[in-house]
Amino acid sequence: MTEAAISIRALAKTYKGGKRALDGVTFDVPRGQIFGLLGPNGAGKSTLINILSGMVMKTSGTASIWGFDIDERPRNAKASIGIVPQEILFDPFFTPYETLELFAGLYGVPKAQRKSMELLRAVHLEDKANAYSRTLSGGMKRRLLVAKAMVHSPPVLVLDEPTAGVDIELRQQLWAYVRELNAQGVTVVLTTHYLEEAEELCDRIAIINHGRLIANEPTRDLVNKAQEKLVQVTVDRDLDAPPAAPCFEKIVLKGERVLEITYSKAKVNAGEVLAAVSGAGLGIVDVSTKEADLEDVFLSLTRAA
Ligand SMILES: Nc1ncnc2c1ncn2[C@@H]1O[C@H](COP(=O)(O)OP(=O)(O)OP(=O)(O)O)[C@@H](O)[C@H]1O
Repeated sequence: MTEAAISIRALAKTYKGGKRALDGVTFDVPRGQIFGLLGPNGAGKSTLINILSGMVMKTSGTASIWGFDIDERPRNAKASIGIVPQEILFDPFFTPYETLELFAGLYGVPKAQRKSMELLRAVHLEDKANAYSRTLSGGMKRRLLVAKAMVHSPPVLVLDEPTAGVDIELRQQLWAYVRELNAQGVTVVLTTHYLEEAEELCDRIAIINHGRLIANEPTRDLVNKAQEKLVQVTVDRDLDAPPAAPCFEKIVLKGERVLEITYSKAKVNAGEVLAAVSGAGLGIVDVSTKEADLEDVFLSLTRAA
């Protein structure tokens, strides 16, 4: 078996003051994937990423990056990962080009092997190469952060909420670049609050909640787990109250003639649900269904936990 890109075992972190941010988390990020790390606010995602980057000391457990244990081989582990942090922090007096050169230098990348201009081109900042960083827009700064994380060509790139507060166009550009890097062989880990985005982009998704791992599966399997389905039925007369039937998990009158019915696809199918509506003496005028998505699964898992 090929070694994982990131391997985390029983990782725990208790902050001073007693807050247990990670409570024994174990999982692998397979090489070559785009891996989503999801969780509600305060779940422990940033703590986990900060342990990998060496900014937070873990309390117990182990972690390795590209086969290098973060305690035993910290330099190799750090050289194997690029991290795009949540917060934008730059020296305002350096230009984007200088910023990348400086960081490449810090990572010990020889001048001949640096690729500052290439990176600026990839994130569409070529024409800003020599502008002061402080004159860049928020979106440009974010793109520069991504380029900065790649100066030492790490095999693993971690993006911590990279598109929070970023407009749709820029988000699309960032994702296009992430996909491109992934196609070139870079393993990508991202945390995001945009479940739609994770669903579209990630091969596999892990969910943490209150410092514990509550899911870790291929995205499609996770989405298929949503057991509740929704069907909206327009009937042929005005109703004062919705009809009842054992196969409805929930039924809501949405308008005088529109019923929104939630049912469990493990127990019944749409035909039985519609038959129950007809059985209540109602004529069916129109039907639409909503496919469950990652948001449904996410909510049901985090609520259950
Ligand atoms: N330096 C710290 N000292 C004490 N508690 C902390 C510290 N950093 C984080 N915490 C707490 O640990 C828990 C996990 O925080 P963390 O930032 O890892 O969550 P997160 O999943 O990244 O959330 P978000 O999506 O809001 O960034 C939270 O309850 C937070 O308040």
